[in-house]
Amino acid sequence: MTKPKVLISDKMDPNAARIFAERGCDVDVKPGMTKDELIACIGEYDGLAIRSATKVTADVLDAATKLKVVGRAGIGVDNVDIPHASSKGIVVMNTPFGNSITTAEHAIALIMALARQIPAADRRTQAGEWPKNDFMGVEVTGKTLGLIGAGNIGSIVASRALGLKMKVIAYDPFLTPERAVELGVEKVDLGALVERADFITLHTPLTDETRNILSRDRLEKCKKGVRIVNCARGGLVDEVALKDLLDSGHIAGAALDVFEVEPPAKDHPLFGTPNFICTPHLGASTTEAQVNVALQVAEQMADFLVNGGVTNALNMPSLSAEEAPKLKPYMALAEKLGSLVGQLAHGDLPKISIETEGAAAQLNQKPIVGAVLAGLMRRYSQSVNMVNAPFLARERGMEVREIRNEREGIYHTLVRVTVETSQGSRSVAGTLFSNGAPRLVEMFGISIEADLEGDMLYISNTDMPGFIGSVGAILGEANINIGTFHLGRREAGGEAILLLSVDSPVSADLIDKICKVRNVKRVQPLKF
Ligand SMILES: NC(=O)c1ccc[n+]([C@@H]2O[C@H](COP(=O)([O-])OP(=O)(O)OC[C@H]3O[C@@H](n4cnc5c(N)ncnc54)[C@H](O)[C@@H]3O)[C@@H](O)[C@H]2O)c1
Ligand SMILES: O=C(O)CC[C@@H](O)C(=O)O
Repeated sequence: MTKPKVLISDKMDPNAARIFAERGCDVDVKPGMTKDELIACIGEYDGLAIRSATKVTADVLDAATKLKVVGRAGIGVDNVDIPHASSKGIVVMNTPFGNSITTAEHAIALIMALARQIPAADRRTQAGEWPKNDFMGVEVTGKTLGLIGAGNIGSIVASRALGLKMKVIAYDPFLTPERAVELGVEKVDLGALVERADFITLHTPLTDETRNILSRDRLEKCKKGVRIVNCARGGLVDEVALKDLLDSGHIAGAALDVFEVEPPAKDHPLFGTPNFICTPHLGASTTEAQVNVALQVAEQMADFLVNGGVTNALNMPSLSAEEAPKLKPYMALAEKLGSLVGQLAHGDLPKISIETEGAAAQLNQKPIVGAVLAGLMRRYSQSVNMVNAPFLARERGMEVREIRNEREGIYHTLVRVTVETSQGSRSVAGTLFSNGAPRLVEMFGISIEADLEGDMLYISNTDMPGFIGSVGAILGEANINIGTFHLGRREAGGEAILLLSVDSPVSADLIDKICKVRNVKRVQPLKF
């Protein structure tokens, strides 16, 4: 088997390359490539490991014909076009915890640096001055810290700030009252936060809701003498308003680790402003954090490329190492059932329901649902997989329902897929043998057992003597060997189904011929 090939395109701790190699991947390390260089070579790779410098834009992804996974050694994925990656079936992963402590410590360091104006005092002292009277600082003890965003990093900042005897108030619409109590912070709205905080620190992602969250208007409403720290993302704070309000003295100090445009222009308006401190996006830059994120991203990506395990993916459900072996046979079954209804159903499919029963209902449903959709969506495009299938289903306005029934029916475990078609609802179901082999057990309410494998022929007819012989004779005359033969019927003389596996594809002429056999309603070649 050929090894998956991974490109590390940013400066990354060497542990990443070591882990990739140890886990069975070929790895190239090429930091600092231009976009054109990246586009020229990305077609060779199955995996791309990045930090923040590589911009994984739509044109890079379009050139990435083999790419299966982009792994971000870090948290923010704003340098990856995730919707485009999803539409191309490429998994995007990050390492959500590896650099949280380090970044929280950087925020605390900047709070302390602002409180005591350490960078300016250092600069002037080293320049030969002794400006003892110019640097009157403030204590942080007893001061109010306003936290905007109380997720992984925000909550670590809160615990450190409480240790420094600050009072912490937090604005985060997703922070529950219970979690606020657990963190020892007071949950407030944004208006109250800006009015009360002596220091404000931002720890949200950059989204449509958070962009410019500290706008000019909000900055003007801040308590006079506030000090502001942003170690999250550029674009959260209005940089021009920040400059004006630092100049006017309304804001006493500001520290930015991140900028709206990185690197910022040499003549950025904030540069040279008294009481302004900045660092070049160093939030995650400690030895510990870089080892953590490098190890983690390489482990996650190699696990995905080599074993199919999915951890910390942003565009598909996770699949832990323990779950993966249990879920894999279900995903194979689910994909076959999805593919079967997808090949047989006519017209648009506005609704699909995926029902699990018995053992299947006790598992993580997301990968099962994703696999059904991947099988089904292949009727529209061969390049569908579990990543882009839910996205394509949404795009087509398909309503997806999940139903779990933990009680066993006649099968120990069952997956049923039902689609609404223009001719009413159509349903197929399958189970797993104890060795994990998938087996179709029901089609359109008729019991029928079959392996869905290779080239097959579906024939629906009215049950009558001699029918099987007629079909067998047509295939035999055309030298098409029948591998397996499965029959099911609603009742004697009623609606019947024949599923055949054939050793070679059946031509359109032959299908026409079978269609003409008496009482045949439909003949459809299938491929699995
Ligand atoms: N400077 C750096 O080098 C560096 C390093 C690591 C992370 N980061 C950035 O730090 C940020 C936070 O990372 P994290 O790991 O804590 O993320 P997280 O997802 O754990 O936390 C983000 C928090 O923001 C909250 N939030 C979302 N929308 C909000 C809104 N409109 N108003 C207020 N809160 C909102 C969420 O509820 C969540 O609790 C991210 O942008 C990440 O990219 C920067
Ligand atoms: O890789 C870095 O140095 C920055 C990482 C940081 O911005 C993140 O979001 O994790």
